Amino acid sequence: RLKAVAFLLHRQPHLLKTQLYVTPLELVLSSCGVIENGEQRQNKALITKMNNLSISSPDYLHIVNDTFANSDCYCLPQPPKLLTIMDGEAITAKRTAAVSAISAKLFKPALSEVLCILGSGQQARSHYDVFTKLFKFKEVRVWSRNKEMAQRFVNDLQDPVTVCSSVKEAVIGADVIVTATGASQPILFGEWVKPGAHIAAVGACRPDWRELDDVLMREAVVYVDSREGATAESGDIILSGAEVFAELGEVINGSFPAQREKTTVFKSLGMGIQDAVSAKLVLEKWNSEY
Ligand SMILES: NC(=O)C1=CN([C@@H]2O[C@H](COP(=O)(O)OP(=O)(O)OC[C@H]3O[C@@H](n4cnc5c(N)ncnc54)[C@H](O)[C@@H]3O)[C@@H](O)[C@H]2O)C=CC1
Ligand SMILES: O=C([O-])C1=[NH+]CCC1
Repeated sequence: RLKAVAFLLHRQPHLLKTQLYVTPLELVLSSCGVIENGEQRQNKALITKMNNLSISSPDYLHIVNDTFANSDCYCLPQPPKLLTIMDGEAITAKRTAAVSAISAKLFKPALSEVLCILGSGQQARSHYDVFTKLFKFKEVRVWSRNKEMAQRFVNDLQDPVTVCSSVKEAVIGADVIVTATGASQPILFGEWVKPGAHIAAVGACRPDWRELDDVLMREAVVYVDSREGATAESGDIILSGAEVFAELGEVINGSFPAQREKTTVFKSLGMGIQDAVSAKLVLEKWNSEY
């Protein structure tokens, strides 16, 4: 399987996740990226991540394999050496929140006073950490389908956060909304969303799963991390028929505008390259310190 992935990576630097339905896990996603140094394409590494999404607490594993020297050869020139195994869960939490924060920086209303987080798991926590570190909000609200978990989430924090009893109560008037739940049906409805708000939609990463309703998806300007990923993996996009306006990267490089005066949705699916770059940074820091 690694050989097949390596073959594909030689052909195509950005790969969609491979989705395998394996009993009893149901779903394993494998996300891949490649790191290379310099024009000679030496010192390349292949990164794979395996996620199990079907159980309440997903398991993640990063494997970084070392040095595929010959870029024109589609079979491995030598058996790959296992370079390292990393904690994929920690990296995934941080890198996903970091990408959402870029979307918020580009698309949130100029005056953003209220942050609302739906969900109280790993992603909810990493998004809380990054968003409150980078932006100043007057009020932060959290909703979780399990109110005790929401309360536990809030108890761990230094700053005051309001626990809401319903999604509607949590989102009314919010300027920035993060959806980070395991929902498979819409929980956030367009009729509740303040015009001009920004939604970072992190959950519902399967083609038949939803977090946002059709009204919101069709009325908002929709940005994605990867068009290819979004049209293959996102139920919110596929099932609503919403049009993707631009990729985040296309806004950053100036090809498409950030329509921050409109209601915006950033539909995040996660990309292998985000894992590859994060794994590289972690490894470099480790090597420089130990
Ligand atoms: N876009 C991306 O790059 C990534 C997306 N994800 C997705 O983000 C979501 C959250 O992931 P984690 O925080 O790691 O999971 P977690 O298991 O730590 O937290 C899940 C949260 O969703 C809630 N929840 C579960 N089922 C629900 C339902 N039917 N309705 C409403 N709430 C429900 C739980 O109570 C909990 O608060 C998942 O859908 C996961 O697949 C995860 C990693 C990366
Ligand atoms: O990129 C990723 O790690 C994931 N995307 C959807 C769930 C996990």
